[in-house]
Amino acid sequence: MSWPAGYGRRVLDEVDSTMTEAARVADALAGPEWIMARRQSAARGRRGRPWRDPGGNFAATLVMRTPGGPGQAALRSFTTALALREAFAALTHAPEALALKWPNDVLVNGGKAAGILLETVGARGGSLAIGVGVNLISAPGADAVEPGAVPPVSLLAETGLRIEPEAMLDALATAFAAWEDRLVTYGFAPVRTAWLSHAARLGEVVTARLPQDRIEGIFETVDESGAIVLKTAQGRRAIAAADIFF
Ligand SMILES: O=C(O)CCCC[C@@H]1SC[C@@H]2NC(=O)N[C@@H]21
Repeated sequence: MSWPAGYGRRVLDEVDSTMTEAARVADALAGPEWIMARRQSAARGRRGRPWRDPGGNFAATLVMRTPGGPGQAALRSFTTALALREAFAALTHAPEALALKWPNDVLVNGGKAAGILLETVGARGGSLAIGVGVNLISAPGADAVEPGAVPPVSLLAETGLRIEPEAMLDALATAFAAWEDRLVTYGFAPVRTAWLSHAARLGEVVTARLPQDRIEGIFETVDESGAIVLKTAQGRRAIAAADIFF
């Protein structure tokens, strides 16, 4: 097992949500810590959606303090997705099956195999909780997601490999630490370049769904702040937060 220096590691048999646990412990931690749970009874996804965690899949949250403001913290969407992609590639030996969907989904053969959730936690929101869920052995049915969303898939179904949660944690934590070092040392530029090199549907028409709006356009790039840039009939639009539909 390889484990990055300076990162703590805790494995729980069961918890409500590793995000909630992260919020409970954030202020008491001396350094970054990964909290993994074998089962969650109240896991949550982005935009308050529930996240199904029947056991056997991967669920963990990294709690850390991040230098810079909220905009800098949000860039961990990209480093986490890149780290997760690397962990998948190392464990499955199938890098060609992997792609990244803005802002932070990792696709396997075009299906959603993992989700990433960022929340600020701790006193005065001083820490960041990065939650990662991976469908290792099971995924919800296509009826569990909005019409038009990429279908959920599991790594087992897509690759035939049964990966243990502990192996995923080791691979992810190691890859994340390297991307975190790059981000802190060199800034967002190399992260952005690497993320774009694996982006799904770059140069193709996508739809960004916002709470009150839908914007269709060609996915041109991701800008220096991490916003997705679409070339629309009305001109270029940089969108900071949305769900993207292909
Ligand atoms: O909606 C998404 O795509 C994000 C899903 C994030 C799920 C993970 S599982 C570990 C952590 N604990 C939670 O309650 N949610 C995140």
